[in-house]
Amino acid sequence: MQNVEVHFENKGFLDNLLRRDTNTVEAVDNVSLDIFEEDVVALVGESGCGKTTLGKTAIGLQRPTGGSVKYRGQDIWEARDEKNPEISHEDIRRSLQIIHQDPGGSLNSNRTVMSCLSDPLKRWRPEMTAEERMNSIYQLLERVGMKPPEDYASRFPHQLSGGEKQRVVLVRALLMEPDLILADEAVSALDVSLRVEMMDLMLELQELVDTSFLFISHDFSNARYLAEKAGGRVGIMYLGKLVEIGPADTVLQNPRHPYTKVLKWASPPLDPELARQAQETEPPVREIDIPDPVNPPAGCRFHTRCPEAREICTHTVPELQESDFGTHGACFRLDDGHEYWQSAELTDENQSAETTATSDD
Ligand SMILES: Nc1ncnc2c1ncn2[C@@H]1O[C@H](COP(=O)(O)OP(=O)(O)OP(=O)(O)O)[C@@H](O)[C@H]1O
Repeated sequence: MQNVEVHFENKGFLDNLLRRDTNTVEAVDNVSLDIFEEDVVALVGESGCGKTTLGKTAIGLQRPTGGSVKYRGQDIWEARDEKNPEISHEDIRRSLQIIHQDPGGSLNSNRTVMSCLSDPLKRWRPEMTAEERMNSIYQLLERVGMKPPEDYASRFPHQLSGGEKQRVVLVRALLMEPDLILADEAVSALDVSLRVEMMDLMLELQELVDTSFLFISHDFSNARYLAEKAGGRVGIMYLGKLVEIGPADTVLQNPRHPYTKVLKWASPPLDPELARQAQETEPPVREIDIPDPVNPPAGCRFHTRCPEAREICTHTVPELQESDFGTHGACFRLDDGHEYWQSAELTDENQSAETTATSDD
């Protein structure tokens, strides 16, 4: 993804009728991200920061309003619109799969597991015989622990637990032999013990089918577990921007962006004593409220909440740059020679005057 931007114009029936101005939500703003083969990238951020929109854009389900999204060098949207693209849009769609948060909603309640799983195979792998289809389905069901597979294959979705439904959805994605699976809050609805099991399973199967994962979670601990275990990257999003990205363990041990420090503070360690100590410290943030994405703050979008913000942060947008730990962060503080260090510190008075300024100014 290169300089991807997704802006939604929210214009309702009444707005049209009364010729009122529309609200534009800047769900994703100028994000660039490469996902490699057998890669794992976990995107984390508060609700509404644009994770799902960015994920859907990555797999071609959301058309960006700016920038480009390429699959193996082929622009996804040009492939859809052009007559003879190098890689067909069909191939791209098959290679980029999704697992939703709500597995129940993505399985047809009137069809058996076998029927839910064989349909996409019939469409994408028409050369397979009925027997080959059945064998691959049984094999994968067994692989995700649904034994005996014949029993599970004949059940309807309501005869499965939440964890089992999520496994069926994972199998459905894997049957396509995808290059990338977008797992959007794929484990959030499961019990804590099942979450770890499901994440482990995803990583085990990753090796089997050589796929990559773009894992989305509002929960820092899940993202941390998955990305750390896979040796992948964690990307931190804030109000439509990617503010920090890098190897999971480095980002988590040495967060360089002030917002990553907030997320780390808000997700205490598993050790109850350390967790208690962490909760006794003040949150490293000035304002708890997240600004409105329709009217995001000018400059660095985090400046209204950032304890380190200076005057320059209120009007100049920091770009992602490499930190001394090899991660990338969008904060002036990563550059020792930046004019940020000469810029005036924000006091509560000038802060409240600045927060009225928006990116529309
Ligand atoms: N189709 C749409 N039309 C208008 N606004 C949208 C649309 N989809 C998302 N948005 C807005 O874009 C912003 C980002 O939404 P998105 O769902 O990507 O966030 P998120 O980080 O995935 O949130 P959550 O964790 O709650 O799912 C939100 O302000 C949301 O209201």
